[in-house]
Amino acid sequence: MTVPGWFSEAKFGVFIHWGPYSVPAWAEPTGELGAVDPEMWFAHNPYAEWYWNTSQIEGSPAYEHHRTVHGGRPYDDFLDAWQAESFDPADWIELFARAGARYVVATTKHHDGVALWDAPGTGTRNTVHRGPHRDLIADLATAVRARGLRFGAYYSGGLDWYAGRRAVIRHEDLIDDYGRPHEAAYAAYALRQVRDLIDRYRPDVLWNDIGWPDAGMADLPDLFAHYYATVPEGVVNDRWDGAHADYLTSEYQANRQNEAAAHWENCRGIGLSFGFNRNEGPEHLLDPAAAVRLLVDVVSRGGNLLLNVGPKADGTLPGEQRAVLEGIASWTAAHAGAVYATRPLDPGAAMSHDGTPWIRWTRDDDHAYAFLADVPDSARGQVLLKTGPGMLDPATAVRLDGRPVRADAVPDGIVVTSAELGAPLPTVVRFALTTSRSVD
Ligand SMILES: C[C@@H]1N[C@H](CNC(=O)c2cc3ccccc3[nH]2)[C@@H](O)[C@H](O)[C@@H]1O
Repeated sequence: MTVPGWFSEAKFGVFIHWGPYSVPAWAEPTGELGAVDPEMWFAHNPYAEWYWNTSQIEGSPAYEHHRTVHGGRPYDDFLDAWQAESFDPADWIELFARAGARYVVATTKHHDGVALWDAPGTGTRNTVHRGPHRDLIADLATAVRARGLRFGAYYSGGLDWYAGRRAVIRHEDLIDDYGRPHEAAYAAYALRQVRDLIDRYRPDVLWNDIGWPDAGMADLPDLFAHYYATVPEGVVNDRWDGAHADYLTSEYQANRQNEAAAHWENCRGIGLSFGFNRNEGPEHLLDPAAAVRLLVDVVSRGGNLLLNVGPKADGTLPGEQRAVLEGIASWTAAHAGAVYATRPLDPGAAMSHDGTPWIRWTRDDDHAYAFLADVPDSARGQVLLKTGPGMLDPATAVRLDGRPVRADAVPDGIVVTSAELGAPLPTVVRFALTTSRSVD
């Protein structure tokens, strides 16, 4: 499993889930994938992009909502109601870039089968001919690349409730693998669309979801060969039913075991959903400090964070999601050097800590970076960093935000003394790695 340097150095990407589901923008903020009882998941799905499915499960709150608020109207009415009248891709991408994102992955076709480009086989059921009346993928790819970021394409190969089997998924145990379409006609349909995405937009990341139809598995070696020939620095994720993976993925708290891989990426929403969910309040969203600590934790373990935004149907980003990205941007402005072009510090050399204080580490060739947060008042601004003996030179300690810091060697590490280490936003202290010790 290898990836081009740009991907492993990128550390942070922004995911975009935008579609007809952004019109109702309605789900129950039940909980995080991996932490919700599977018995509950489908009828109380917190993923607002699953509205088509959830709203067809009799008795579910979404079913009632769709009946009472939307009169049980056909789902495709939402495609026509989706106007994107305020969509300004350059504004989105400027915010993502300021937040430190190095790549952007956008849904080109989600499980509802609605394409955000003039996809082959879709007739007029796409955003070029209906709703926004725009090639949203071209708009986004152009804006992303104009800002110097990489552009990735999300494609739901494993589920397509329109072109594939339409089984409403009520419960995992009752449906053979989600009611996924596996037949040859759908496989040819999906293959043609992914090849079209490659040829039109040359996505830097080919981000497939759910899996790939059984009848199409034999097509994949040629598809990947075509992809890499077209995009030599392209990267393919792991959701192709085992056919291939340049890196592994986890999602919220699901499949965290994949984070032991050499190259991996955790994806999640800023809240509990990928599509915008009007029912989410501050209590359901990461705040800026939590988002920064998630990014630091992922990077300290060698991964990338793909953090999702769910735009509104009008093309604006929800204010509370903008605020989180602004918060990440202001922290990243002073601390980028400790995040990008770094790698994990040998776990044996330093003790990260999930408790109080919160401690994480990264390193580059010459320095180690200690990320400190939640230092209790009782510690009077002191933190013991249990580093390997002689690993760091305490005399070289510098706080990246310029505030004063003192570091003293003690028998089992280094004691750092500095003000305001108790904040939720991490403080970063840089140390020179002594040449006397190889730490990995
Ligand atoms: C990004 C997210 N993916 C969901 C489907 N998830 C999976 O198919 C999946 C999760 C996962 C985690 C680790 C390894 C494989 C995985 N597949 C979709 O159902 C959601 O709507 C959203 O698009």
